[in-house]
Amino acid sequence: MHRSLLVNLAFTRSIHSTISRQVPSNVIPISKIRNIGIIAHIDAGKTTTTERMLYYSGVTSRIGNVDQGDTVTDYLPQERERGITIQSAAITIPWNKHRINLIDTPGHADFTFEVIRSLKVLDGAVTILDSVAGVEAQTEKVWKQSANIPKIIFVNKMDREGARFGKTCKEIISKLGTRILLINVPYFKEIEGSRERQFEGVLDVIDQKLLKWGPNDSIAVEELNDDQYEIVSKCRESLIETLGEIDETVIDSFFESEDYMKVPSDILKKSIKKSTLEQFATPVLCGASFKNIGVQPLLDAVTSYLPSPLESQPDIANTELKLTSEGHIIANNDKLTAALAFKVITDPIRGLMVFVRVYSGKLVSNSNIYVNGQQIKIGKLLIMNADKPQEVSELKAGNIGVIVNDNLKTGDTVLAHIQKKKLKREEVNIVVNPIGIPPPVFSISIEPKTTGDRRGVEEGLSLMLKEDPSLKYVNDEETGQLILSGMGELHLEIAVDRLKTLKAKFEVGRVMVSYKETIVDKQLVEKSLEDDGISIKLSMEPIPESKKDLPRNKQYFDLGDNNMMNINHEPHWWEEKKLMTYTSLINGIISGLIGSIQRGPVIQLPLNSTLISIETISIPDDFNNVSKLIQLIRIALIDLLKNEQSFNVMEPMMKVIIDVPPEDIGSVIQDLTAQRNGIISSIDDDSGELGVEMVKFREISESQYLPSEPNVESGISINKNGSEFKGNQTINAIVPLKEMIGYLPSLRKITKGRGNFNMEFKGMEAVTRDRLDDIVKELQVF
Ligand SMILES: Nc1nc2c(ncn2[C@@H]2O[C@H](COP(=O)(O)OP(=O)(O)OP(=O)(O)O)[C@@H](O)[C@H]2O)c(=O)[nH]1
Repeated sequence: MHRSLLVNLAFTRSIHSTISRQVPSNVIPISKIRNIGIIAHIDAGKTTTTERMLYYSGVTSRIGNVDQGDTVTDYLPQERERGITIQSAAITIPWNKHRINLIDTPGHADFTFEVIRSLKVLDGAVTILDSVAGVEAQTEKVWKQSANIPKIIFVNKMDREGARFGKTCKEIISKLGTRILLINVPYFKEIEGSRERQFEGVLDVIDQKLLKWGPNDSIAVEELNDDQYEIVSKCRESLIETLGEIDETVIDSFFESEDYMKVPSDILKKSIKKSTLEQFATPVLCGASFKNIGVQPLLDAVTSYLPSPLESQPDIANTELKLTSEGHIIANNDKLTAALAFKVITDPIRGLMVFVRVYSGKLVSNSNIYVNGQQIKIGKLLIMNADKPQEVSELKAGNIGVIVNDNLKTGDTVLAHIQKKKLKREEVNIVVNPIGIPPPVFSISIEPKTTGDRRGVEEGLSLMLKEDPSLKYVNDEETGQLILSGMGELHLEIAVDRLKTLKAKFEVGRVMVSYKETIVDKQLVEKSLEDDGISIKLSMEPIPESKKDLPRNKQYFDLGDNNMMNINHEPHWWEEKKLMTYTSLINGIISGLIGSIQRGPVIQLPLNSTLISIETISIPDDFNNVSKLIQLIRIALIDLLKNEQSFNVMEPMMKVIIDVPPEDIGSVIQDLTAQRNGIISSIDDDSGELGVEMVKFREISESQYLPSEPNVESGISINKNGSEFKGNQTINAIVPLKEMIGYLPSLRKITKGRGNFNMEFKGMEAVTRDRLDDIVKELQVF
């Protein structure tokens, strides 16, 4: 007999949201805040899941749809047109008396920087997988990047043909290298007269119930039948055995009855949280967001198993902040408010909206803050509900919110005194979680239509750089061109669209790979200005592959593009001369050098991966003309750059991962090797078998119970018509970036729309003579 309890979710939704709205946002205790991200491969269903979360929490009154372009989180017009996420939206979801600050991050590799930036401020994450594709390349990458934060996994799209929960779980263990904790497992309804079974709900392993989703937001909570009891019992056995490895409470509780089904849910929940926070194992849930199945248990899992800011250990290396034994983040100096600006977006009405994570103290509206050593006054503070802001008077430690101010940019550390006093000189220089920016590898020329348009274009570009520091632009004085560089074709395409919306009028050149020049062997030059009695000795050499191999006892200054500078003189040598501070001297030299390394001797491209050393500076005792000295350094460098034979051209190489149906694998490889100068590193069969490198997890996977899969016979997925459903195979290759321009349409053509690829920057590589000739020809047309 089934006891069926119909719960109307519209009702549940309104309870959750009423509770949360009655509590003013800043009154929600920090223990009930969850700063989490959603990360996954492109198209796994992040935006679709987020939309359901917003709906079920009562934030929205209807469900937005990616395919119809009316979602809340993808609110840029470009996102809605393309059905993809570009900017990480920060939204606040009330759930179960908690506040979930959620960052929806883009899955496309061109926007990796957005992901890295968001990860810095998160305490936990939900990883969404497509149950047909399993663990995809971008997920593996982001999983590694987010190694320091606890995560839960949602196996989405369980309604699709070829969905494989068990196989996906195996891949979680083998590819992501984690133990799994099954929180719920899929339930399939039989269809009369068909071998196929339809996904309808989940078996709740913790509370031992069957949850079935029906029409009109209804959910039926049923008791388990004998078969389901058997499945849940096995899942509990595996869960309790895994948890028992690090938690004796669970084992003790089991021995009281020696029955896996009798271990109380609250003991299990506590233990799952402990295991998750220690990253000993990862809770796994399943559902089909598009069909509105499984999202509420996911929200419950976020509040139950992911950490509050008090329980998290965010990446605070290289900062003046520290963790207390209870896990609180505080400034070494307890009077300090410290926050990180992790994202800047432009709002047509409010101006620049700067998203910050507050680490210690609190930010107060209409008060003074310090940014890059400067004191600035801020106005309003906001928290976000998708693109709808709510004004608050203060933002306490642990929170994510918005400062409305034009003077901040992404990556800035925001500091203040808790009692609004002035900060001391040494406190002003504290830096929180600096974000490393990867090198942009694609460029386009931007040509303003008239001289009058140039200013508008330049202003637009500067604004965009504040929002997105992974874009870069160079003003080429000789050609008068503005060169905009970014992480990929899509990144630049979106940037150009954005520039157009800023009312700038311009023409765009075609997409170009960012080639660079570098020095091959060390060169030395000596120069002097006899009338002034000053002389200098300067050298340039290739930078070691790892910056860790640079001689230790020197101080290095960054010139951008993997170029560095050092000066052999100690600060006190200069300070004694009392002409200007050592920092100003260094800044003067750096800006002179940066200007001079934008054109190499081979084909006038910017230099990359060089180390410039100012070996000696000799000046008379009565010397007082610092600008002459900086000018001399520049002259010396320009002289050194005349030596063309010592330089070569470099091109960006990419690690490419391509998912293709097995029948197209030959043609894709042929195209990569014969047409695109690619080198194949490996071909992985996507069968879900464990990889050799993951042997250490084999034991875990074998003891892990995985429910049997419907629509699968003898380990093979079966289509509706009973024939074999074949998954994709993965090709790993190294390919010059140039050959990857416009690759997607070509891949889609070869694979009849079923192939997909992902690539990431591997490094710059020196080119051969033949390749150099091609590049020269290519640049002539540009
Ligand atoms: N069948 C099925 N389709 C789904 C499900 N969830 C999402 N989709 C579809 O999958 C496609 C991608 O969904 P999105 O939510 O845009 O995926 P995303 O991960 O946000 O993608 P990016 O923003 O581009 O990274 C859309 O066509 C969705 O309708 C699901 O549970 N079942």
